[in-house]
Amino acid sequence: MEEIVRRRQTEFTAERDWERFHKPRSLLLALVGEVGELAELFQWKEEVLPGLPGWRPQERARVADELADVLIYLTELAAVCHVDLPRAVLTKMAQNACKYPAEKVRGSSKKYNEYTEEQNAQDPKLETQQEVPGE
Ligand SMILES: Nc1ccn([C@H]2C[C@H](O)[C@@H](COP(=O)(O)OP(=O)(O)OP(=O)(O)O)O2)c(=O)n1
Repeated sequence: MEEIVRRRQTEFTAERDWERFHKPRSLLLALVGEVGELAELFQWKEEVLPGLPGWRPQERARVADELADVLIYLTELAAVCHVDLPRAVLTKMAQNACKYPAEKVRGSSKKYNEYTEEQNAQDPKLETQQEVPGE
């Protein structure tokens, strides 16, 4: 999927002689702009449930459209930054799994450092031990 998007977008950019515009900073701003357009579709609504129940087909199509724009710019931004995006994503997901062990965090939405703080409060010795390597 990433490869198809990256290739097609590279062609799209080259055919228009747009490489000079598609530099990292501009692509980042374009990406943020599209995230903003996506956010605009959700703003001022009450909590939105999965599947977007009650949304009109036109609104759903806009969501798909904006998500596509976000993915296109994200993919091209990674490419011009020479980041292997699929590899970076898999590495990050492995790190996430270590940081949030399922047996420890199941059913809770706390951030990982809140668990550490809680652990330190229960056992102050842990805090002292963790401060030593930074000396
Ligand atoms: N210089 C550009 C302009 C457009 N696109 C591509 C990537 C996006 O998928 C889409 C963005 O097009 P627009 O800037 O026209 O933005 P929208 O499609 O969101 O249109 P609008 O702003 O009217 O909602 O087109 C691109 O790669 N480089």
